[in-house]
Amino acid sequence: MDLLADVSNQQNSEPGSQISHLALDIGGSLIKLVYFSRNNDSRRDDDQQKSRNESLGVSQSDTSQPVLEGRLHFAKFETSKINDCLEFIRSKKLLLGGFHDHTAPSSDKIFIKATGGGAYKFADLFKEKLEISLDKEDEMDCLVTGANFLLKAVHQEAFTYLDGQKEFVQIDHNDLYPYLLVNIGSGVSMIKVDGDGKFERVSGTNLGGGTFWGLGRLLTKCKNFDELLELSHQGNNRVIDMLVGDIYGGTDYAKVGLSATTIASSFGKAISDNKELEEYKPEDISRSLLRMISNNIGQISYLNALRFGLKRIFFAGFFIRGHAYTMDTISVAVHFWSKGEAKAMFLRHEGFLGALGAFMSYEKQSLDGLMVHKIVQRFPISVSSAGDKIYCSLNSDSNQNDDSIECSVYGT
Ligand SMILES: Nc1ncnc2c1ncn2[C@@H]1O[C@H](COP(=O)(O)OP(=O)(O)OP(=O)(O)O)[C@@H](O)[C@H]1O
Ligand SMILES: CC(C)(CO)[C@@H](O)C(=O)NCCC(=O)O
Repeated sequence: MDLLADVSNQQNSEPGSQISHLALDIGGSLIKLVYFSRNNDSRRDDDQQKSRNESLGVSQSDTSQPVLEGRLHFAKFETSKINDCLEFIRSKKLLLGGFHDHTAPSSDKIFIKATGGGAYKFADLFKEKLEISLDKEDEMDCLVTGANFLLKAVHQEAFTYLDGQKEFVQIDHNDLYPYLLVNIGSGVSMIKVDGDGKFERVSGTNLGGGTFWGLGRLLTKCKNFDELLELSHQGNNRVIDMLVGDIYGGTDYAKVGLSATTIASSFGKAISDNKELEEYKPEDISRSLLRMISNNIGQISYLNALRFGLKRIFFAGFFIRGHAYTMDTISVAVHFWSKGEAKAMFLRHEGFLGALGAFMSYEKQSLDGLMVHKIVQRFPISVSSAGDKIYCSLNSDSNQNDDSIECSVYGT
């Protein structure tokens, strides 16, 4: 199979770059895109690269092959606005990132890698509107591949978040497994990861990001997810939630380890008040809802970690959106239930695991004439210590649409 970019030498809409390896993750709420754009004339010969790497302090064993330079791009769209996504693909000429499958009956067909339920649901739409076929990759496989890639290859990808403090976690590549991956999308998947391609989906819950957004929309009339999230900043959940102290007359129930401020019953105060329904403020509702969903996921995750003796839990999925209160609630839940034994960690490219996994499944094919050996960050801090095939630097916020990171691709 060839990448289309290998055989066509066309330019995309950004001058000076060529698109390759477009991959999609089409979920219940959001469509995520990842693609690589090669800088023109970025291909370096060994001598050029050697002297450049020496100046960067990169180990020679990692850099003895030819190199391409470019950017890994990230973008997302609401699944309900799939036509905007199709238009984005068309206008940016991203189909150059597809490939021809010469083994298929009609070898002029273009394929792009896709994962998530929408790869099945929308296959006909892609064929009809863009004349391309989706080459489907398993969703859990892609999530795990994406997580392992980010954890091993991207500098400062994982971090803890507690009491407003963000701390980056140094990942020891020789001591990464096993871990629990909790992907909070519309629904939640909990996956025990034991190695590259070695995993089991051990649990899940239907109370996920879709529940927060769906219930939030019904209860607050917010027009979009960001508005609902923003609203939660200003809210006070204690107006809506029934606390242990509300039941125990302001005191802790210390005998069983419950402080007066622990939520005894999410939304429980709404039944015991004499307030009119209109008196409940949307910001307080949003905050209670966010707390309820995050707390529940944190608790179920911990119970699954306990089930398998896992100490590390990585939380991903676009529900999190790098949101302080969400991460704090999840961290507190894990800390509380594990009595400090287990640790909640978050990923900076939280929503792109599946799309990155689908992107990585192109690896067996060539990238602009090179058989991909590995991709590294262009201005690496510690390239030689990593043991995987693809490495990248992170220099931006993955929540912005059309965000990108700089990479070098090593070929054989
Ligand atoms: N702009 C947005 N619009 C809608 N939901 C958003 C947005 N940003 C974040 N979210 C949250 O992210 C969730 C979707 O996350 P994600 O993209 O990881 O999952 P998905 O792939 O759509 O879902 P699934 O894997 O269950 O099919 C939504 O349910 C919502 O809670
Ligand atoms: C159905 C999927 C896997 C689709 O991404 C996801 O939404 C999910 O894990 N939902 C939770 C299903 C459950 O285990 O109850």
